[in-house]
Amino acid sequence: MTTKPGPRARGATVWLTGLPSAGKTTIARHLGERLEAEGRRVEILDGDEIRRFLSAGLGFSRADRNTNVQRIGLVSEVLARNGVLSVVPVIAPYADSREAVRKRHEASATPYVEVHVATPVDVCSERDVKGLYARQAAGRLTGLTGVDDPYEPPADPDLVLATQSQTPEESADAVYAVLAERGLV
Ligand SMILES: Nc1ncnc2c1ncn2[C@@H]1O[C@H](COP(=O)(O)OS(=O)(=O)O)[C@@H](OP(=O)(O)O)[C@H]1O
Ligand SMILES: Nc1ncnc2c1ncn2[C@@H]1O[C@H](COP(=O)(O)OP(=O)(O)O)[C@@H](O)[C@H]1O
Repeated sequence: MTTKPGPRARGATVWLTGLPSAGKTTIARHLGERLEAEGRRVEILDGDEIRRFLSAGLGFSRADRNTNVQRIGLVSEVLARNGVLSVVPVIAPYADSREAVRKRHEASATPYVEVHVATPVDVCSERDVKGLYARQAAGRLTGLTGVDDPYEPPADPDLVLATQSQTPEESADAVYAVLAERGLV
């Protein structure tokens, strides 16, 4: 039997940061399905979809990535403050912009969970879900995060996932366990 949360169920932002093909989207989907099955309100703020609408026109310069991350951080904080579990599979390569998002959440006492999907770049490049690593290697793409563009790993994340030695279900369960420890599920 699943118990429906009361009207005062606490929301949270779960930010999954990591390289392209690290597993962010896959983990977000598994986690989202589990939380929805338990009756929680869940939103997955998918980076690609956001870039088609809310961040249309932005590229991958440092400034544009920061703008993108701040916009997503704002939307996620509003959702989370209103009881939604907001799951954010977005690269967010720069420590200062992730820190600004964390501060935005702290300012409203809204729970914020930072997960580093720490898949090594050679594994990501083998997975190459969208063919970006191959395009970069062929000289048809520059500025690929983790290859010829920076990725600043989180200094003090709430969780680090080594997805190269886990199934997606195991990774999602590890995130769920952090939410449970914090009393958010
Ligand atoms: N140059 C370059 N570097 C990184 N990623 C690239 C690039 N060009 C396109 N893409 C695709 O765009 C997705 C990343 O968008 P994000 O909004 O998550 O990135 S960021 O936080 O603004 O850096 C990212 O999605 P994921 O693969 O799901 O991470 C890529 O598919
Ligand atoms: N433990 C794991 N967690 C997440 N994805 C995994 C894991 N193990 C293997 N994978 C695979 O890695 C790929 C990750 O792709 P995706 O989730 O789209 O990455 P990202 O959103 O970070 O770009 C998928 O094909 C997925 O099945």
